[in-house]
Amino acid sequence: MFILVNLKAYPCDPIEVATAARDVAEASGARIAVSPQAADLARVAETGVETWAQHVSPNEHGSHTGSTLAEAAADNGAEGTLINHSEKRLKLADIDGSVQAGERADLETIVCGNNPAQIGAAAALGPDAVAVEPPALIGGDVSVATADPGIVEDAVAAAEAVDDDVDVFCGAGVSTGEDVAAAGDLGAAGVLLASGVAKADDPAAVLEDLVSGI
Ligand SMILES: O=C(CO)COP(=O)(O)O
Repeated sequence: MFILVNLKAYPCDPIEVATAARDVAEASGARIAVSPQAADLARVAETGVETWAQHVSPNEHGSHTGSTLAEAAADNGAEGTLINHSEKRLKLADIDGSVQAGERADLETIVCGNNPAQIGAAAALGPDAVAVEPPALIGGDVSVATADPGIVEDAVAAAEAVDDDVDVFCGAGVSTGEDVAAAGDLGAAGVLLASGVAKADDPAAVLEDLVSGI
């Protein structure tokens, strides 16, 4: 199980979380990545933790003020990128363009969707993985795997029907090792989470608990 911690725009210290994630990953052998604000990619990557962008733009080099170029994310240490997070929704053509931009820059790609139908559509665009995150459960304290196990199973089936090379992740409300284990039991290859770590008083303790569920 891959554990991807999305720091969103939470007011946490990205270096404290990155350092804790690196240490817990090294001690446990678990795969843990941290996805900070674009402006923090380089200093998070310098800690040695696997670092992901929260978004990349669909465009290439050129006159695109305000874009997050996939190449720039990669040059600053990103190894992968989220695309179409529920809080950063894109048009279909732009999701496709961002997947291609990620591939061009050698970034691993995870396309997010709200429900199994979107997950099937996302899988058809050929990312490395897709992630189902029901918006109503994001930021809550009940894990998607407990609140709506069927949505995870249906997302796994939807992706598999399109392309069984595309891994399926789930997220929303994940904060414990039990949540990680439940997600794995439903067929997820990993979890996306944010508030459980970014808002924690002791992010290292939460990360240690999370890997206990792998
Ligand atoms: O959106 C999420 C991860 O990308 C999930 O957020 P929470 O873990 O805060 O529910």
